[in-house]
Amino acid sequence: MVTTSSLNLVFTPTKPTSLSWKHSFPSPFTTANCTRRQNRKAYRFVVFATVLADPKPTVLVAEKLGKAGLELLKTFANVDCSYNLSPEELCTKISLCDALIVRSGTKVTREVFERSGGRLKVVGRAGVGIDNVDLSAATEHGCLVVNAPTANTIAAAEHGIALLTAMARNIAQADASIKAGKWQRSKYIGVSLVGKTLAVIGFGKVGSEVARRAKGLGMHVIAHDPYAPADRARAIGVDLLTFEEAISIADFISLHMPLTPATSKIFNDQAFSRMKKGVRIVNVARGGVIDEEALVRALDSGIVAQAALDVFTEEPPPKDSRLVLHENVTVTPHLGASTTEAQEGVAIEVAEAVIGALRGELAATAVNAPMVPAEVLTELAPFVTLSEKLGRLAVQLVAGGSGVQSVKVTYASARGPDDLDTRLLRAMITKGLIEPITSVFINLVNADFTAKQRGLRIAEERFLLDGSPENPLEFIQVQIANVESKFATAISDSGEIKVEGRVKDGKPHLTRVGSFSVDVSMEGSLILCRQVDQPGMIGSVGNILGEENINVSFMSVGRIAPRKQAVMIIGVDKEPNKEALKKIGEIPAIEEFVFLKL
Ligand SMILES: NC(=O)C1=CN([C@@H]2O[C@H](COP(=O)(O)OP(=O)(O)OC[C@H]3O[C@@H](n4cnc5c(N)ncnc54)[C@H](O)[C@@H]3O)[C@@H](O)[C@H]2O)C=CC1
Ligand SMILES: O=C(O)C(=O)COP(=O)(O)O
Repeated sequence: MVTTSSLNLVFTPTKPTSLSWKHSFPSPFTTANCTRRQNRKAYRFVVFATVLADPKPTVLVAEKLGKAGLELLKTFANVDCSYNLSPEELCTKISLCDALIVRSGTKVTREVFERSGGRLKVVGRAGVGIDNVDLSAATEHGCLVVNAPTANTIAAAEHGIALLTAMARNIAQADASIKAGKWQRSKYIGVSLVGKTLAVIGFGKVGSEVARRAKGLGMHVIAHDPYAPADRARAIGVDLLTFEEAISIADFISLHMPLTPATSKIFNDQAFSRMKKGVRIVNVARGGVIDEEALVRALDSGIVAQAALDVFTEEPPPKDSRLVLHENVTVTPHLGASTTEAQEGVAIEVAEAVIGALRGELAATAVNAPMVPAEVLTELAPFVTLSEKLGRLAVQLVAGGSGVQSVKVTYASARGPDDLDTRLLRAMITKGLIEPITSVFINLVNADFTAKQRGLRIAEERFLLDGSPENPLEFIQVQIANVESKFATAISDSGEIKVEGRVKDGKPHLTRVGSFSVDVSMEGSLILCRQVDQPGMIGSVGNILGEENINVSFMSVGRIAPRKQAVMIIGVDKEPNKEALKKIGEIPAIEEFVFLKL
């Protein structure tokens, strides 16, 4: 398909595919995915070709971003800094933007993706939490979401420790009291931290830095995180416990998990009832992990002696919020990431990721595409091109293409299944299969989703070869079952449309059509003919094309046996007109033929 927008991340059928890298987690986006962020540096993530007609894309920066990040963006894009947009204003602007950068204050809803009209290709979150971005909608629209996962870790951890110590010593309350003209030394007696047990819930980047610092304060630190590796906890001297164990023995609890369906309101009446009376809670994660009404009840009953909160279910919270106004609660307005250093860091981190994604280059912080290690991607690059072309070719052989439902892909390789990551290849085959017959564009972000939505089942099979596993793949075969073909020769003995390809000298080659072995470079467009094998055929077809001024890039003939049937494949630089195709069809020895665009 060809798009009309000035910038798109869509593959056009005639342009070679280029790769950009992104990282993210496979859909659906479960909490388990979060642990994988720790490995980000080791990964690169693949997205898709970027075709830039307008040399400068437009990036909408919807919340305040550090200067260095803005400067970086301006070297590459038109940057529109429009803060405090209403949801409607954002939806109106978005159709003019190729990328959007937000912090936690902007809700990037399904409507934003819908109203972008397909132009929005990257959402950059200048921070960690992506709970304000509708990831499913982003994925469905093939829009990459990148974040800045590392630059604010220390700031958030330091803020957690600041709240912990300030809460234990009533700093905020005492400060307000003295400014109100009072001197209340006995009212603000605090509690000591040394020797107390701190439960860190969510032992990721921020949680583990909080743990490290709390140990320095002489606290006994335990943690709960279903996905954290035990050796990382052990290395810091922290015991990993179940949720119930951790919350029931803690004197202090500090929250550092993401807000997901699994963690939403995980701190509820039931959880509070299991805690030690007089427990103190710090929340620098997300307001939504606490049932705020239940926390007010727990504070009123004395189960929770104090809470220090940086985040709220609704931000800003209502002015009359009982929780915020509670005398035993200390609050800050979502300041965890708000240090000069962290803001400069996240701005650069997100700007680099957004620019990388728009350029179709490598980026390292995607959150909604499968992770593919960088070295694997480099190795697979020629097979990526081959995969898309095989899918594109196979679907054009189907009579009335849209009935394709069952596809089998066979990867022939000397590598064991664990040594061959085929997700990228499958995505590209999907792209090749779907794009010629729809107006949908496919990339690594939305390939699986789109296939599923269209009822397209892609079964993958490995064909283990003997020999050296140096080459990742020997050949790839794509078979489409239960369909008629407009080129009957493409139907294999077992009744499916079958095409097979290999990489030769770094270039994709078509090496089998149905039961016929062939060998042609997969470039430009192809005319496939089945004919009676007899002299003069190449000349006859060549003459017709020559008369129409169509350049033939190559010809190849595959035959069963001399003077029997043969398949002739002709590569052409442009599509022959109807008249020329008709004349080819009228050559007596030609039994059938088809024109295919790669
Ligand atoms: N207040 C602020 O300004 C800031 C808030 N944050 C928030 O802090 C949170 C953590 O950030 P990072 O440590 O950078 O992320 P991270 O992804 O490194 O760590 C999150 C950890 O939570 C764990 N987790 C997931 N589900 C869990 C569950 N049900 N119970 C316990 N643990 C669970 C994950 O396994 C992971 O180890 C995020 O929600 C982020 O949005 C981060 C930075 C600043
Ligand atoms: O990085 C995060 O998850 C944060 O919560 C920081 O939010 P902010 O960018 O300060 O709105």
